Amino acid sequence: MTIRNTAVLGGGVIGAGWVARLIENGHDVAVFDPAPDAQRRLEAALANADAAYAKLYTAPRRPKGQVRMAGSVAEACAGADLIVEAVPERIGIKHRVYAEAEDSAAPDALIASSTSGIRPSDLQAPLRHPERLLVAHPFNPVYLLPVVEIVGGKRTSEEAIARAMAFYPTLGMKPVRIRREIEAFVADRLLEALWREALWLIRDGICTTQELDDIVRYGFGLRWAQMGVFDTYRVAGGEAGMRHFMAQFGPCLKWPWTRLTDVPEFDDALVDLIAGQSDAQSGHIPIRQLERIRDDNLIAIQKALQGTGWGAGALLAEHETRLAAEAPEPDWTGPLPTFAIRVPAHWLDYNGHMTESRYLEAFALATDGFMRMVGLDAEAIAAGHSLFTAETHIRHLAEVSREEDIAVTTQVIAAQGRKVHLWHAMRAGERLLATAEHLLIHMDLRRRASADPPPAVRRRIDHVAALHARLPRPEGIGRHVGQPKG
Ligand SMILES: NC(=O)C1=CN([C@@H]2O[C@H](COP(=O)(O)OP(=O)(O)OC[C@H]3O[C@@H](n4cnc5c(N)ncnc54)[C@H](O)[C@@H]3O)[C@@H](O)[C@H]2O)C=CC1
Ligand SMILES: C[N+](C)(C)CC(=O)CC(=O)[O-]
Repeated sequence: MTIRNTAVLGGGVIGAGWVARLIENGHDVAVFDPAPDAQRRLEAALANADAAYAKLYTAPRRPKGQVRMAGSVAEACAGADLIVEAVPERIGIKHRVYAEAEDSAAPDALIASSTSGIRPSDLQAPLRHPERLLVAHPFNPVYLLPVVEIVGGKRTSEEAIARAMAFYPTLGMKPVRIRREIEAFVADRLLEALWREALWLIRDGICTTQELDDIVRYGFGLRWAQMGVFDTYRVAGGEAGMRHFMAQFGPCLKWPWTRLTDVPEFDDALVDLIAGQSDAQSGHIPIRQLERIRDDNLIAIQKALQGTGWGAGALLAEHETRLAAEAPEPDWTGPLPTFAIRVPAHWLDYNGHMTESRYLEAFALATDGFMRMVGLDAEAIAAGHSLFTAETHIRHLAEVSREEDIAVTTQVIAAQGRKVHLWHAMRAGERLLATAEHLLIHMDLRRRASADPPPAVRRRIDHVAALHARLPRPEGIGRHVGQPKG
């Protein structure tokens, strides 16, 4: 059964993240949260998520789904194909919302709990249809971090697991099925081990919260973001790899390096110590702003990894390819909408505006958009057909600032034989910011030589070139550097 309508129960940190990811991918969502300020918090979180997606995706985004605030759990769940539970981490509250959900939901609607560590067998115990409940444990911010741990309980059906495993990739996520249910699954076991050790280090005055965070973010956090634990240690073993690493560091496990199973006394003194240091570290930055800083950094990291085709970046590339393939046919008669983005933080320079290399990146991505439209998509490139750029002329006409929504349209000036002459115009609303004139040559990637485009691509290029021949010639075409304005 396809998942279309969804319900999210609990609109807090995690529920709001789910709502953002669902509507971004075209699903309608009914949200129930009894808190009086729930809608305000949800809207603030959705605004941050929307800003993040506008910077993350350069492929055309899906038409957004609708959000509706429901008056009760039962009302939210009526007609839902997927019920996302994100209520507080208390089994009693979770059981109460499931009972109410089952009163109105179809018996085969999936129930996906966001629990951080409660076993799905315990969650599904009182359900009338326990086979449809599983854990889909996400990570904060749900709208940007792709991984989701999928955990079935004793009574979860394989069909429910299979539906979940098929569904989350459509949201751009990476579901990882946990082979056997245990409390806290995989990630929170790892995170808690680190957190417990961190609490000891602060309590014992070995370092402050700031120093500990610096050690993570200037060091092994960067390794983890792209290689995880085991590939990192494989490389750390040098040419001899993992066996050498284990031989060298295995014995240290018996040395008193960690206090892992010990828990520090979680008293007021410890809370005051940690909270005080944390306030000194970041108390001057409001939480929503800290969230935006975190999001900008997560976007920059994932975009960098997209460039290397690795890990979360490879997944992002895959999702963007899917989004591009779904994009509706453009109106071929006018300049084509080939690229749009909200200018992300990592596109700025020391002058406080978009740096020059990003103009070329935006125009290059617009060329990619044009290529997809005429059939030179990922499949055609894999078959050896592509365009190479032979010449480029960019004009920078106005400043482009951070968070500005920019869009590029593309006009075909000429297309003869193996050559395609394009004119890109970058605008913010009606304001013209920059133009680019490109000459591209169709190539056979296997021979690394120019070649005629395949017939289907030829037909599309000729069709659009004929339509665009009726458009006025853009102002500024054919200019050379230093030419007086006129
Ligand atoms: N915050 C985090 O870092 C992560 C949390 N989780 C899990 O997600 C779940 C939700 O956690 P958060 O979003 O962090 O908590 P939260 O406290 O931010 O949000 C919980 C929301 O549930 C609402 N709520 C309370 N009773 C309700 C009811 N009967 N029906 C509907 N809504 C109700 C509250 O008003 C609140 O808005 C928990 O199971 C948690 O373990 C999972 C991954 C990460
Ligand atoms: C702290 N936490 C247990 C709620 C964390 C998670 O469950 C995952 C995350 O986002 O770190």
